[in-house]
Formats: sequence, structure tokens, C-alpha cells
Amino acid sequence: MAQPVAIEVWNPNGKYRVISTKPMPGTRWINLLIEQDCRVEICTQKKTILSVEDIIALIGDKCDGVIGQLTEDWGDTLFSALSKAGGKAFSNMAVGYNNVDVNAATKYGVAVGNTPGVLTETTAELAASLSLAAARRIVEADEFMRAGLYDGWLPHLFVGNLLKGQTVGVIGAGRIGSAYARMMVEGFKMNLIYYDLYQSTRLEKFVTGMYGSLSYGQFLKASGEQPVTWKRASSMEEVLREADVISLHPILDKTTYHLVNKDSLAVMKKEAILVNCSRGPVIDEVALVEHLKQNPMFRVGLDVFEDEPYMKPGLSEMKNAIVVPHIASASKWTREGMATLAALNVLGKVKGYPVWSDPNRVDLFLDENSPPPAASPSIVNAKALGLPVSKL
Ligand SMILES: NC(=O)c1ccc[n+]([C@@H]2O[C@H](COP(=O)([O-])OP(=O)(O)OC[C@H]3O[C@@H](n4cnc5c(N)ncnc54)[C@H](O)[C@@H]3O)[C@@H](O)[C@H]2O)c1
Ligand SMILES: O=C(O)[C@H](O)CO
Repeated sequence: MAQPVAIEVWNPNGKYRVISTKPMPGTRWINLLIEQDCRVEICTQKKTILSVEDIIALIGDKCDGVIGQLTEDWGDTLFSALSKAGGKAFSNMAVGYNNVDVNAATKYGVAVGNTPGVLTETTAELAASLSLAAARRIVEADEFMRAGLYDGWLPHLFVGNLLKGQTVGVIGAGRIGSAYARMMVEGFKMNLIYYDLYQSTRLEKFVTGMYGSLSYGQFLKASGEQPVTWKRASSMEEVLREADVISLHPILDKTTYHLVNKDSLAVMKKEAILVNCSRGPVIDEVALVEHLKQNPMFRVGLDVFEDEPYMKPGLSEMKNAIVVPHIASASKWTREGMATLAALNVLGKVKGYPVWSDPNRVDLFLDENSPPPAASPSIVNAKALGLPVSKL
């Protein structure tokens, strides 16, 4: 039997009842909903991951839309409950939506939103941070220092890898993978190899200079420096074999589940660095722990875990692993922007607005100095639901 859950209410007389399953950063998202006649209910229950029963209790008998989190299981049961309560919209406060059964939502006529774009650079910066921290053994060195073990400079103390001139490999070169690739190429002058199911034109335009100026490689050459090289790999194995630092940025689906496993780890260089800021199950974490044990010079930087919030046995003891708690999108601007996009996804559907025509261009929704467009920024099942599309 579901227990009542604690909530905070804004604008109690609002016509549309919109629920957020968590308090979210900033207040703009609340104000935007209130201005459009929404009663906003925020779950304040001291429980990190809400169960399906908790969320059913929150939805109640009448609910127009829900803003939810990636830790929740949005399947048939919840979409059926939302639809029975008159709900037409759900938005994840995340770009990834592997926790959502989109077909079930479509079956019940519920629009599913996500929050692309606003977290691209922030997430790529964390992937870059983990790459650097692993290459230069920053966490190990910090622990050593705090333990009072430093008794003077030594030639061999925490020697790591130089990134300049090495090869960075990106698997999944979409928005975040491409932004990360640019950071590593521009920032550290690494050569690039990437693998994606599709050609990443935005990334290739940058490295080949199709924007009308010199490519980055030509620019380096003109400045008397060694130019960087790049290529699109024809298989993931090619990236694993050739790259010194590999960062994973695909979506999680059945094609990417355990994409990195015992066999693929065996193909990688013994001193390679592997970074994962996508989703935990993209790596077979048991195989990874074994690989880390067998290859002490192989290092990983992980933001996500297969059985989140848990780690597979042995991982926390590995000195060659850096682990952080799914914080890749955690900058203030990004988290406030994610909350805004999620709220506007729900609001747009509740108000009958069209869907924004390009979810890669959401800047207008994030400008605090002007009202957002009357559209839902990103609805992933818009086509399946036959929703109208806004003209830019
Ligand atoms: N750790 C975090 O906090 C965090 C933050 C943001 C996003 N993410 C994760 O990152 C993912 C990517 O986000 P994005 O905005 O860059 O999405 P995106 O859709 O722009 O990019 C994903 C890319 O993966 C590629 N891809 C799909 N299947 C593949 C396969 N089998 N092999 C190789 N490539 C494949 C796609 O073609 C696409 O280019 C999200 O789905 C989410 O799960 C995590
Ligand atoms: O998919 C996402 O958006 C992240 O995992 C949370 O930022």
C-alpha cells in the first residue's frame, strides 16, 4: 500500500496540476509554470529514489503532467496511472531516457520530453576532467598527500601520461561526444579517432575546417606546430586498438549494452584510459574490475555505474579507477537549464503548444531575459503521437 508522500505546493489555485518528483535547481522553472496557471507540487520526501508506488501516490486522481528523474522506472504502470489521472505529458530532467518506456507512453497518449543541449558542454567538461585526472593520477596523488606520505620530490612519484600528441577515441560522437572530442583536440592537441553509427558532420566540420576558415590541423601547421590528425573508424574495435584515451558517449539501448566487455577490453592498449560519462551498463563492470586488477597501468574514470548507485565488488578498492557519483551534468547553469527545459516540455503539451522543430537549438528557451517560445523544447515521441511542429 503506497504511503502518502511529502509535497510542497506553489500556486495552489492553478488550473493545471503539474508534479515534480524532486526539488530541482533554480526558480525560473517554477515561475514559468505558475505564470501559465499551473499548480506546482514538488515532492520533498527524504528518499533519493522514489518507487513506482510513491509516484502513483503523487499522481493521485488528477494530474496534468509530471517532471521526473532518471532514477525512476517510467513504464506501463506509471503511464497508465498518469493517463487515468488525465495526464498528457511527462518529462525526464535528463537528456538520456533509457528509464522510460516510450512505447508505453505513446500507447497512453503521453508525450515524453528530455533535456538535450543544455548539458552538452558541462558533461563533456567532466569527461575531460576524468581523462586528465586519470592521465595524471590526480586522485591517487591527492590521497597520498592527505595521508601525510609526501616526504619530498622524487623522479618516479606519480608519473602518468602526456596527452599531447596521443590519440583520443570517442565512441558515440553525438552532441556530447563531439564536444568532448573538440576539447581534447583543441585543448590538448590530441589526434582523433571516432566511431558512431552515423557520420558526425558537426565534428568533421570542425576538424576539416568546412566552416570556411582553416581546419584546426591547418591552423596548428601555420603556427609551426605539429598538426593533429583525425579519422572516422569503421568499427569500434579500431578505436579501442588505436586510442590512448577512450571516452564513451552513446545512448544506452540494446546495441550499446555491454559494448565494452572482456573481449573489447582485451583489445585496448595496456596503458589506455577509459572514461564513461554515458550510462553504466555500456560497460560490463565485472569484466572491467578484473581488467583493472590484471592491468595496473590501465586507468578508468567513471561517472556512471552498471547497478547505480552501487559499484560492482572490488571497484572501490582499485587505485587505477576514479569514481564520481553521476555528476557530469552538475553545473549550476546546466542543472537550472535542465529544470527549465523539463518544465517547458510539460507545459507545452498541457497548453497544446507545438513541439520545437530542432531539439539541438534550445537556447531561446534558456534566455532568462525574454519569455520562452510557446513550444515544447524536446518531445521524443512527437512523431509517433502526431504532434504539430513549431516553425522556427
Ligand atoms: N553522466 C551524465 O550525467 C550524463 C549527462 C548527459 C548525458 N548522458 C548520457 O549521454 C548520452 C548521450 O547524450 P547526447 O546528448 O550526446 O546524445 P546524442 O544522441 O547527441 O549522441 C549519442 C550518439 O550515440 C550514437 N550511438 C548510438 N548507438 C551507438 C552504437 N551502438 N555505437 C556507437 N554509437 C552509437 C548515436 O548515433 C549518437 O551520435 C545520453 O543518452 C545519456 O545517456 C550522461
Ligand atoms: O542523461 C542525463 O541527462 C544525465 O545522466 C543526467 O544529467
